[in-house]
Amino acid sequence: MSLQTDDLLTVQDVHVGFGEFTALDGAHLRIARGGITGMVGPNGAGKSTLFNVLGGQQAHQGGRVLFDGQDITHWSVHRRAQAGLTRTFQISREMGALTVLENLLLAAPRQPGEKLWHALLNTAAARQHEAQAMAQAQALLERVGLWRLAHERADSLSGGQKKLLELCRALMLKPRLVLLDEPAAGVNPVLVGEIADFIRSLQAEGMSFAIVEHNMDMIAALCDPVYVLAQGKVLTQGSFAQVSAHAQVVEAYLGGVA
Ligand SMILES: Nc1ncnc2c1ncn2[C@@H]1O[C@H](COP(=O)(O)OP(=O)(O)OP(=O)(O)O)[C@@H](O)[C@H]1O
Repeated sequence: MSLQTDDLLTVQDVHVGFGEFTALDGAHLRIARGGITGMVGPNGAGKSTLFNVLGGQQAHQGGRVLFDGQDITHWSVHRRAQAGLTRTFQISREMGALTVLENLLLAAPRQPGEKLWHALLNTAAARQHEAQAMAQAQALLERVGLWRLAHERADSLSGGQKKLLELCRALMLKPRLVLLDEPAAGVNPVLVGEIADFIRSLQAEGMSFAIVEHNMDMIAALCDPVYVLAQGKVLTQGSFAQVSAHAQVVEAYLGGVA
């Protein structure tokens, strides 16, 4: 697979096995700069494993991952995030007990060279960093309509509000590419529309996305191209209309019933 100039991220021949079981079996794909790339496929196809590989949470046995032309295969999660590649995570039980605002402040990047003693001594630099993080968090929460809930516990939010908070946590790192893991799962249709609008407005500002999602309305509305994974491989890719017309996609989703 050749590297194209508008590729922000490429996955080349990635393999992941868990014991005897092969979760990714030579996956290849490209994520375009400035685009919203969709990833769909039946349960167990390897989508989450692929996201874990891209985010640096999952080691792989073969292949490589390039981000903006650099081989990041062996980079840590932290180094990837610093380079502008990050992903959303479900709000954990521990984070759910914190407020909405605290969730964002904890996601703020550490200052280069920041040392614990700086923070302990409450230096001017630490105070300035804190003020910047606070301003950024407030701006993000205002933008998604959650500022009025800033001091509520994160686990009191609705499913859709939690998804917006997860996305805002990722945005605190000012990423170039965000991997969105099922942004529509457990979200009512009105909020699905709001989340899609927010993603589109971030794209218009130059951000790139990859989305794993079972909600085909969201994939159809946002994503081009769409990759279809099945049994750890890319089955096909193209526009939503193209992949939906692919006979094996129908087979992969409906188990040959159609
Ligand atoms: N840590 C692990 N140990 C063993 N097997 C695993 C592990 N993680 C994933 N798997 C297996 O790898 C396969 C791919 O899982 P993965 O979660 O990537 O699929 P998915 O496409 O994201 O599915 P879903 O849509 O249900 O989330 C599954 O069969 C899963 O059981």
